Amino acid sequence: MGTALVTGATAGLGLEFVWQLATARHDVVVVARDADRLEQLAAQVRAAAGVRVEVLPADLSVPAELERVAARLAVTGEEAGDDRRPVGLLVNNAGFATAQSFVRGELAVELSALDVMVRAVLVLSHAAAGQMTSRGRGAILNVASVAALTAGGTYAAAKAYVRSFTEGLAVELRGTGVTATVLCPGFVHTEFHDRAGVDMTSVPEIGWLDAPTVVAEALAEVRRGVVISTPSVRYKAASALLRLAPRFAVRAVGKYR
Ligand SMILES: NC(=O)C1=CN([C@@H]2O[C@H](COP(=O)(O)OP(=O)(O)OC[C@H]3O[C@@H](n4cnc5c(N)ncnc54)[C@H](OP(=O)(O)O)[C@@H]3O)[C@@H](O)[C@H]2O)C=CC1
Ligand SMILES: N[C@@H](C=O)C(=O)O
Repeated sequence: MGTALVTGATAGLGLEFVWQLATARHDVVVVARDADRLEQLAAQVRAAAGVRVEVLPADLSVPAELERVAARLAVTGEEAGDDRRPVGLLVNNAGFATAQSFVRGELAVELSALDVMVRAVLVLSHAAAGQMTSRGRGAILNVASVAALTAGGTYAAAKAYVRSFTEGLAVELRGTGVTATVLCPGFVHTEFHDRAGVDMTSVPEIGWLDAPTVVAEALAEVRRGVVISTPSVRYKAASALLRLAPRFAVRAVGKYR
């Protein structure tokens, strides 16, 4: 039990995190841009799971809105006149595919990818780690991707940052009672590819993971204090190959998709 804050809670993996956490009796703070969708989710979760749900709409690419989420994470539960409970699990999940050529694409999209998938992860991890270490318990789960090991433009570079950053955070947090885990899935059936307008019809079903399994495995790994969580045997094998292969071979494959 305790309170979990999930970014990117309106769809895909984030939505699944919210449901699995709520049914395990966690209160949840749900963050995303679409306020209507968040309110609808909150009503459903309250009715079905009977837990507290706080709705915190925020565009994580906007510094002032990101700050509001960081301020929520900083709550320790000891502030006078504030009955909000401290967050014991942060899931930094929000993200999107850039799905464009870096050279010919829009610079604003590349910068927004960095803001949402790098800057927000850093800022929110900082706020959460400070509060959690002061209480001597908590967990941070950052969602990267198997793409972190590929040569796939700004998206892959952002995920490589998340993977490396989380490993470093896990080292720094040793002995504090707080853990850091990075989740590195392969393709998962969510809204991710449709939102980006990416045609994935050439990827066979064997290449796909489903959100309930990915999330259940990730939460189990968080409970065990695992640092790098790669769901499924096939993506564990693919990741091992990507780590062992010479980089020229990885580059030769080109973009991850
Ligand atoms: N699906 C896949 O194949 C894989 C996904 N991942 C990673 O998993 C994570 C979740 O993606 P997935 O569930 O698949 O994608 P979805 O498109 O299904 O969900 C993305 C979520 O992120 C939120 N979001 C996007 N941009 C912002 C923003 N600027 N501010 C706040 N919230 C935002 C969206 O909500 P809203 O629009 O309401 O803001 C939505 O809730 C991402 O980090 C992604 O990179 C990793 C590997 C594979
Ligand atoms: N694995 C996905 C996201 O990271 C993708 O690249 O489509």
